[in-house]
Amino acid sequence: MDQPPRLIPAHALRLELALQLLQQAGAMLPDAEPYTEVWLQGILDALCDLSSKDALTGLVNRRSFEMALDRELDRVARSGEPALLLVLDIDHFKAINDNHGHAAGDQVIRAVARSISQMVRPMDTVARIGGEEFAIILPNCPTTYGVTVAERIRERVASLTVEVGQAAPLTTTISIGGAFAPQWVRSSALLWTERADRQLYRAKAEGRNRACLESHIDSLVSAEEKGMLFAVTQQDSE
Ligand SMILES: Nc1nc2c(ncn2[C@@H]2O[C@H](COP(=O)(O)OP(=O)(O)OP(=O)(O)O)[C@@H](O)[C@H]2O)c(=O)[nH]1
Repeated sequence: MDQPPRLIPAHALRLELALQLLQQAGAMLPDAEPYTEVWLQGILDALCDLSSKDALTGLVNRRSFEMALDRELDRVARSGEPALLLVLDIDHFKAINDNHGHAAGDQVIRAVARSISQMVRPMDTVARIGGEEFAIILPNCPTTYGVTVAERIRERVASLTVEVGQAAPLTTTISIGGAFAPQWVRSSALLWTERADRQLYRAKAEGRNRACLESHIDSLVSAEEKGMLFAVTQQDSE
């Protein structure tokens, strides 16, 4: 017969390193009696936050973003709801660092992150996926709405002013690439990201401070994605 799981007293947990990490990260520690249930839950929540959020902006980090992308692809394949992926990159960001210093660059990244977050719905996932690169997953986003939302974000960032020390406030722009997940098709995170990246590349090449979205979604289902659909159908019928 199976033995019941052996429960250990909370004090037996070795949490020194975890607490040290949270303190170094400036995380809020739970305001409760140490080793009580509430306190332990607070520590676990804080550790989850630390491993899923970007330290500079507080946005979702790359690892969490990739998990969210997989979840969304799964949902789109099952429900057929349209989902949009936007990738956003600050234009000529190197010049901001070079002319105003790395700390000013960091302030610009934080301000852009805040602006982007203010322009989307709570159900959307906003992530920092690289130095000056962000991504947004917009579930259940009507295809006719894609350009509108991308343009709204682009305009908001273009109107932003960032105070950095004594110098005149900085302004900046972003380029945006976007692609809808192919509906009813089991695509891969890599293919979806590559599509959005291609549009970002186009936005940069066409002069920056613009949003380019993939058009004709259905016709752009790649041979690889069709193959994936076929594989799923075959599996299901076995
Ligand atoms: N301040 C700051 N700079 C960063 C960070 N991460 C990356 N960078 C810098 O971001 C710059 C990115 O420059 P590039 O990739 O050349 O792109 P860009 O100058 O934005 O040019 P385009 O994207 O082509 O418009 C590099 O100078 C990196 O050192 C960060 O966390 N903070």
